[in-house]
Amino acid sequence: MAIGDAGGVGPELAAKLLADPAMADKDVVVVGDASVLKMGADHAGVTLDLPVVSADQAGSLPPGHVLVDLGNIPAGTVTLGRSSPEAGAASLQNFAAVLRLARAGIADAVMFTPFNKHSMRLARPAYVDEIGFIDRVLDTDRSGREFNVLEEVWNARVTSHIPLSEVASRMSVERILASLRLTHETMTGAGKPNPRIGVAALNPHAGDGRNFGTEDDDIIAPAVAAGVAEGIDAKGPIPSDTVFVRAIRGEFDAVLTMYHDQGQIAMKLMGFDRGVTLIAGYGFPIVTPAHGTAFDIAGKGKADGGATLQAALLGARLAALNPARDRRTLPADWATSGVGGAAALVAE
Ligand SMILES: NC(=O)C1=CN([C@@H]2O[C@H](COP(=O)(O)OP(=O)(O)OC[C@H]3O[C@@H](n4cnc5c(N)ncnc54)[C@H](O)[C@@H]3O)[C@@H](O)[C@H]2O)C=CC1
Ligand SMILES: NCC(=O)COP(=O)(O)O
Repeated sequence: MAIGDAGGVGPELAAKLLADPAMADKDVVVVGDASVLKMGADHAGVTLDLPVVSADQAGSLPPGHVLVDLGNIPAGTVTLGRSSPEAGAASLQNFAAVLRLARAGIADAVMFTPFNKHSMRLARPAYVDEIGFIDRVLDTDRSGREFNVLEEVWNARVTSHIPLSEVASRMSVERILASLRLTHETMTGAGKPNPRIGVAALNPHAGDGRNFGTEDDDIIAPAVAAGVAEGIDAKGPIPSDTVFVRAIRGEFDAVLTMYHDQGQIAMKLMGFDRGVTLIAGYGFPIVTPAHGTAFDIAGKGKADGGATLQAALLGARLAALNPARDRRTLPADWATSGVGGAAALVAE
């Protein structure tokens, strides 16, 4: 688990999670600054007692909970409730390190408490969100996709962190078909085989006979037909004001939306305190609560830990389906390939 943005609720949520009895039997490698985790524990009102190892310590990690202290953002320098390049750089270092633990087969799943994308961008202007950074750290061009997960329904999206004004121009049959395939594969791999996917329309009333836009007829409908021809159980375009209603009535296991908030609003209304974001496509699950850094309540001990716990449990459940090979032994070149390499990536 990477500790999220030090100025937000991430440290508090990480501490709360570690103190949760539901995590007592889980092996958790926490990566971040020890003083920030202590600050989070103080905010959360919990006491943590876990072994601390330094970043360049090769060898075996103890079972249970352990903190890898990167010493990258002393708590005394943190301004709560504000984005900063320092917090962004530390977040990216923490994230790169846990990604490399997973790539090395040491961790089965990756989790992070909320990052702040503005902080991250202040530190690394090249990346607008986590996806490009994951590709860089893992040397892939997989461009994984984000899912929002509630037990009763999953939400995948065709476009994500882009301006709303660009959504229509970024839609294509190929892109929607790729999202359908990844939704089908990811949910099947997660123990929900052959998911029934409702595909949201872009325009009001799915265009209403081309009255309100042509994308539903010209792009979404052919993409759904192509998915169905491949054996994917997809239906749409379905007017987006009712597609989630139909899902929670039991018609769909997942909804594919065209843009970020088309799904997020529905999902957060249904389960703000238990929503999980799953980033799929990298061979191991990457999970985080669906809510963000909550700068307005950072440091106040008010952050609800429900979504963070659900993220951890989902990560553990998915990881159990595909366990890592070489658990808990750091690679010999960890100092340079692991955290050292991660720090260099952030500085480059
Ligand atoms: N898991 C992650 O890494 C996520 C990161 N973000 C990032 O977080 C930053 C802030 O995003 P916003 O849109 O402002 O959303 P936000 O989720 O941080 O805050 C929205 C509202 O929800 C409340 N809230 C959030 N989490 C809460 C919790 N655990 N308990 C009680 N109340 C909570 C906040 O106090 C605020 O009023 C952005 O940089 C965004 O990119 C957003 C979503 C997920
Ligand atoms: N990429 C994780 C994350 O930030 C999830 O939140 P969202 O911005 O996609 O809503």
